[in-house]
Amino acid sequence: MEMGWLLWGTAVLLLLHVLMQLSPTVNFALRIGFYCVLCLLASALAAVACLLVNGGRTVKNMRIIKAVVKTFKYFFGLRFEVKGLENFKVEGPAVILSNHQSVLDMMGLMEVLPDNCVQVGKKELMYMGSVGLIMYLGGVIFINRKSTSSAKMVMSEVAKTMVAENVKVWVYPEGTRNCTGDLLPFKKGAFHLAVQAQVPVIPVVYSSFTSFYNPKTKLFTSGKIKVEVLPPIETKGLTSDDVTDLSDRCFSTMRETLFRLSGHPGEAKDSS
Ligand SMILES: CCCCCC/C=C\CCCCCCCCCC(=O)SCCNC(=O)CCNC(=O)[C@H](O)C(C)(C)COP(=O)(O)OP(=O)(O)OC[C@H]1O[C@@H](n2cnc3c(N)ncnc32)[C@H](O)[C@@H]1OP(=O)(O)O
Ligand SMILES: CCCCCCCC/C=C\CCCCCCCC(=O)OC[C@@H](O)COP(=O)(O)O
Repeated sequence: MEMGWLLWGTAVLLLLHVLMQLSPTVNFALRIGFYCVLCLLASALAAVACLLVNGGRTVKNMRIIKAVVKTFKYFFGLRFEVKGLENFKVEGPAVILSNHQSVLDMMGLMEVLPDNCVQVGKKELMYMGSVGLIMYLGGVIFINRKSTSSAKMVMSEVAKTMVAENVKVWVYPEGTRNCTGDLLPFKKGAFHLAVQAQVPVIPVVYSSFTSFYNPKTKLFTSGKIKVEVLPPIETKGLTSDDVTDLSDRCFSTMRETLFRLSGHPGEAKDSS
């Protein structure tokens, strides 16, 4: 009986392997499917650990989540080359900004995440079963992107609590995923947050995924991601009138860095 199951299991695995070699669509769907299953299962296990160790919703749970997610890269043959981690060592709270290319970004996020740091996410993520639960337990700040006024209200509350509780906040200023090798125009929320809290902004740039991941062409292979944490930009003394300048400055610095790390979209890339 057991022998039968073993044979069937081996046959199914072999079939999947052949299909993955023959069809990029199958390869892509299976790898992304595996990523989702991994996230759902790991979140369920990590949620139990978080509840046992820390008892409920707290940024301390991010340490547990980080330890778990940092192992995911080995399943997908991804390597990270990180520079500038010393730039996270600012005293007190800060707003961290980074480019957002894919759901795979959770691996890059956890690769460099400093202590006491929560992320801003769209509220729909809360309903992704165990993944939503682990985000809630980690202290993720959920916003309603469809209602500017409610998102602004949540962010101005965060401006107060991040200073009082000495927490860093990670925001994806493009406001949505974008895997084109370029940046989308930045939304203003992260910069209002930094100015209201009078805390520095720390930009983080991930090289383009396009050489190994492209949902349009169903490409998903192994690859290397370069990450650079840039020097903090102070906001002390700035007011809401300076938000546009601050946003423009961060946008150009991050775009220059993105192109330096992975070339302009469409150009042949440096494979070093
Ligand atoms: C263990 C295994 C686990 C495995 C899986 C789990 C892995 C890890 C778990 C933890 C990790 C979780 C990570 C979650 C990541 C989630 C990623 C996302 O969801 S990205 C999407 C959500 N995030 C964002 O959208 C942030 C960026 N967006 C903004 O900041 C926006 O500005 C806004 C959402 C606040 C508002 O957007 P919008 O309505 O489009 O309005 P704007 O055009 O930006 O602004 C309109 C005007 O309002 C002014 N403004 C904006 N904010 C403010 C403010 N706070 N105060 C005052 N005024 C504000 C702005 O300046 C505009 O006015 P203008 O006159 O035009 O300047
Ligand atoms: C009981 C419900 C079951 C639901 C099953 C859900 C299956 C999916 C499970 C795991 C997927 C892993 C997701 C990791 C978190 C990714 C966060 C993320 O990258 O969100 C995207 C968001 O930033 C921007 O969204 P849009 O680009 O605007 O869209």
